[in-house]
Amino acid sequence: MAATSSSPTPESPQPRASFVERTKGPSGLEKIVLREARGFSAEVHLYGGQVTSWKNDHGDELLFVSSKAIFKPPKAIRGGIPICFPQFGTHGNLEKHGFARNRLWAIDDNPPPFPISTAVKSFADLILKPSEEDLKIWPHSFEFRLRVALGPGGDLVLTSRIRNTNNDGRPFSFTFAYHTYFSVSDISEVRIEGLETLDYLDNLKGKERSTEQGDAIVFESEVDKIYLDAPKKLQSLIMRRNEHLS
Ligand SMILES: O=P(O)(O)OC[C@H]1O[C@@H](O)[C@H](O)[C@@H](O)[C@@H]1O
Repeated sequence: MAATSSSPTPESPQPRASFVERTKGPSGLEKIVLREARGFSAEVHLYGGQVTSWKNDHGDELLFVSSKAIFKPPKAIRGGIPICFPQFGTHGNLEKHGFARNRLWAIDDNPPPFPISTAVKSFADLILKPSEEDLKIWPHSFEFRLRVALGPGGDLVLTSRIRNTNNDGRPFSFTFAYHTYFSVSDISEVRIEGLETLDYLDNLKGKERSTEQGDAIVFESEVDKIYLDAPKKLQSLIMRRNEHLS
């Protein structure tokens, strides 16, 4: 874990150990707990490189993890922030959402220099490299470095750095997502602004393409849509307890 073993540099200050704890979660899977002085916390499992908890300073859980989630390889953990890589959804020949979410990531003890605010003391660096078996199903060598950082104000920042390590320099393409499950106290109060004029593929209608017609997106029944050319930032994502996510 960078947090306990790397040398401090101007780009990468040495966090105090109390901000970062390595422990075990359900079924004995290893996880890293990040804490901040004001009471914010987050947890990231090595399995999947998956954030499975993010709590505010009142101890409220901001992410949803299903009570039926299976914390046992080779099943992906249903909830938190699964990482879809090297394929998002079924947009390719690999298993749905790729294989990164059901691989055991390692702690990256020596991540390359990273621009980071000196105020951020609580972070973990993970790395995923393909196994021989992975290379048979996706013949591209890579290093996927993930930093999960919890800021002093409770903000959670995930940074992914993906490097092509193919010996011959052959390029590859991939699709990727942080497939975040937010915890919502009342779905009827959720409102998303910034997608209302976009085209989308409707997974409930065999990926039929349509254009969003309404105002803000609200949820009255099951919704499973992939928005095309979505903006990098939504205008707002309004939830009851989680309003600070807007
Ligand atoms: O069920 P999975 O494999 O964890 O995927 C979660 C969801 O991923 C979304 O991308 C799909 O559109 C949904 O249909 C799916 O339910």
